[in-house]
Amino acid sequence: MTTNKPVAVHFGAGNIGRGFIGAVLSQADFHVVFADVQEDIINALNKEHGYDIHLMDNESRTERIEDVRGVLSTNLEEIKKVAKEPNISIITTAVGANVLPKIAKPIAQIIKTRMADNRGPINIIACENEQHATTILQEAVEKELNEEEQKYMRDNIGFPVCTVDRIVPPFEGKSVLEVGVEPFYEWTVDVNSLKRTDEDVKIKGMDTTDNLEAYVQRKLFTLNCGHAVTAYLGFLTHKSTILDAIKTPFIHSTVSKALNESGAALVKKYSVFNESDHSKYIEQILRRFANPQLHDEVTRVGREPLRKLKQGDRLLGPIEMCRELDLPRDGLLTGVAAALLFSPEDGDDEEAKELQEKISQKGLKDVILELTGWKDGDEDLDAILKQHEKLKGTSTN
Ligand SMILES: NC(=O)C1=CN([C@@H]2O[C@H](COP(=O)(O)OP(=O)(O)OC[C@H]3O[C@@H](n4cnc5c(N)ncnc54)[C@H](O)[C@@H]3O)[C@@H](O)[C@H]2O)C=CC1
Ligand SMILES: O=P(O)(O)OC[C@H]1O[C@](O)(CO)[C@@H](O)[C@@H]1O
Repeated sequence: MTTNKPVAVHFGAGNIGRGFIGAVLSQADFHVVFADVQEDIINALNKEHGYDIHLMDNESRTERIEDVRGVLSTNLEEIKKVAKEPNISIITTAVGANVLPKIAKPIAQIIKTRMADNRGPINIIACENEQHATTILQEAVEKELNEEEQKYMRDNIGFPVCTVDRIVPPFEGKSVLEVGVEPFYEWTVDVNSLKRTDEDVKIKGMDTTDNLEAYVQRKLFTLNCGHAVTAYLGFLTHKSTILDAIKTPFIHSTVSKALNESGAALVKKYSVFNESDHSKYIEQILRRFANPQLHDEVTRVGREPLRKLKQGDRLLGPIEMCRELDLPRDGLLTGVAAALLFSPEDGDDEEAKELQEKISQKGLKDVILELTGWKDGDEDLDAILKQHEKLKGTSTN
């Protein structure tokens, strides 16, 4: 099936895929091909060719996304057929940062086919909560190509890093494709590494910046940081949703404190931000967490704590920045202490299990030293240990 419209191939037809990136591209008049591993989703996309998005705020509204189809990302023959579409100009992903290496093969297949067909430039953008997600994907794809293909890739494929912000929790609708989203969204892409394409359209809903690192860190160290601290403190105090957690005064004040600490560091580090605008940005985020229409489980937002406790990610990233700039960080350190106590009972979260196993085998202090790279005796290590002890008491109350 070919179309005269520009074509976007989007890997991951999950919450962000259908509720944000695929939807923005469709509304910007792209024909969107979703590639996923879930057959029921792919079959539904190929049957319905559209789906409803519910905007979750005080007055509920519905938008219809049209002109979409699906393909199994594991079926390389079908991927090859998609790659032959003449009007592809963008490939995006929202599969989860840990899954990126798994989609390197089908993406490499698209690049090989385009090279064989002598096609021009396109852009590939990984839309994940990870600072350098597109670069991780680029390196994984490169490994699937020979030297000649790698040269074609360097000349013709742009790999811009981006940041994506929209809260899209799982949603129970009439069809498996329906999705419930908050009205807010922000998608910002590094203009310096975008390639000019044949379909050189400005995509409505996709902003560009030449200061991407600042925006990636602003989002990860504010929205994701605050969300994670809310989730971990909510978990410890037996709250099931982010809404219930953020309504709790001690959680609201701790999250607010952590965000003001990361904010002070961001404003000091990047001249594009200023104190007054950043305060408004924090207030807006706290209001988004308190959206009464969103049913967002603390276990979803806290999922995969080891990824969230990586250096440079939403908790240790702002702490490192505060350390470098000699700024207070007590709220952020409390967030880390709470993350180290995250152990959902259903046992579905492999990383949460691994974290707790590590702590019981190696001891809490050594796990913190391993995660942070700090030396024994570090003042922040002591602060985390103290907070951990205190919070452990909270969780048993
Ligand atoms: N849900 C949210 O509010 C937000 C999520 N994000 C990020 O977006 C990414 C996706 O998150 P969600 O949409 O929430 O997750 P999700 O679990 O709803 O969607 C992920 C999708 O990827 C698919 N997938 C898994 N392996 C695949 C493969 N090999 N090939 C193709 N598709 C594959 C899954 O079947 C699923 O449909 C994550 O990196 C997340 O951190 C970013 C901003 C907001
Ligand atoms: O998707 P992750 O990285 O596991 O973290 C959950 C976070 O991502 C979001 O889904 C969207 O930014 C937030 O709801 C939350 O901060």
